[in-house]
Amino acid sequence: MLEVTIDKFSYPNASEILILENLSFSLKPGEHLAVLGESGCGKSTLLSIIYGLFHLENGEVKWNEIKLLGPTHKLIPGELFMKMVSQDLDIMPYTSVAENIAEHLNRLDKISDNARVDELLEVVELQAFKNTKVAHLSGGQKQRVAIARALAKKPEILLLDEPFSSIDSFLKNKLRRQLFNYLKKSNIVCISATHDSEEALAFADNILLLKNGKEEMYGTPQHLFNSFSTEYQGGFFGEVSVIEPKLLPTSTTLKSLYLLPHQLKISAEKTSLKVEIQESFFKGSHYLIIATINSNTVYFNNPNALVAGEFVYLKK
Ligand SMILES: Nc1ncnc2c1ncn2[C@@H]1O[C@H](COP(=O)(O)OP(=O)(O)OP(=O)(O)O)[C@@H](O)[C@H]1O
Repeated sequence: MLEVTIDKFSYPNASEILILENLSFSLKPGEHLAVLGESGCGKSTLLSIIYGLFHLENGEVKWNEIKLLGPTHKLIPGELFMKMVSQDLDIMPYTSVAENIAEHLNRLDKISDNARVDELLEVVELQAFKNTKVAHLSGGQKQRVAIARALAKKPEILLLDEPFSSIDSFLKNKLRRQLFNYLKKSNIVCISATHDSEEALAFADNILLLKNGKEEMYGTPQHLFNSFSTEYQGGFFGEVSVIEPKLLPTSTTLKSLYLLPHQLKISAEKTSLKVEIQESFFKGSHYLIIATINSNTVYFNNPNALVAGEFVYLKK
């Protein structure tokens, strides 16, 4: 089990600024935690601390009940059983994709090494590029080589910092399914830092939502999606309408309601939520409608585009 406790962390060159505070979570083999949060909230810092790149004075990282020694105790930071794929890709540009992966294998048995390279190429969908020089690959293909390299020696923990940022959305979905299934099947603990809530919702067992280095929400994807209660929290899942409770029949005691576009629809009867249509955006399966009430913006989904300037009534 991986256990992470960070009471507080500041970078040594800016010790007066707290970057992370009061974080505590654990992961069993095969579990996947997605760390979600706005730019600069501390996602990469958290991964780097777990990996052992920064000394953690106030807190600890334990793997199977043994405290991991940080960089002050180790000549080369990091642990053999843990790999991190960050935005600075650890790849060798002037050798082939297969060589890049094989470099991390034992290299005692050519046949089994070759089979392992093929297995990993399949996970990251790079079979066709096995003998291509890495320097000749696109940014997204290089990211996939870095993931395969990190997996080569079967780590027990894999840390992924925005691993799919350069990969097009068609391939991204397939790749994410393959990679996260592979990690689960291989009992590898995974922590991924991402801005992409779709990825966190679909593939993580738990999500840690950070704000200014602190835990904003923690729980299963279903829990986060169904119980957010601020604009920041909801904003990771879509456009948020902030609505006064008196405009909708509800039992909430909150000062405002925070609703995603799929939670509002047009009502054939009059309601207190009468909005003026501003714009319609085609989203493929529906239109996202932007409307206003007084000076507040309201977002809802509708099967058709609506005419700007018209008024409609909305309900939950
Ligand atoms: N080496 C460093 N020294 C001092 N401050 C740093 C250092 N690295 C990062 N920071 C600061 O720590 C904070 C958190 O940065 P971090 O990179 O962890 O955020 P992030 O959530 O991963 O952001 P992004 O999503 O943009 O990658 C930021 O305010 C950043 O400026």
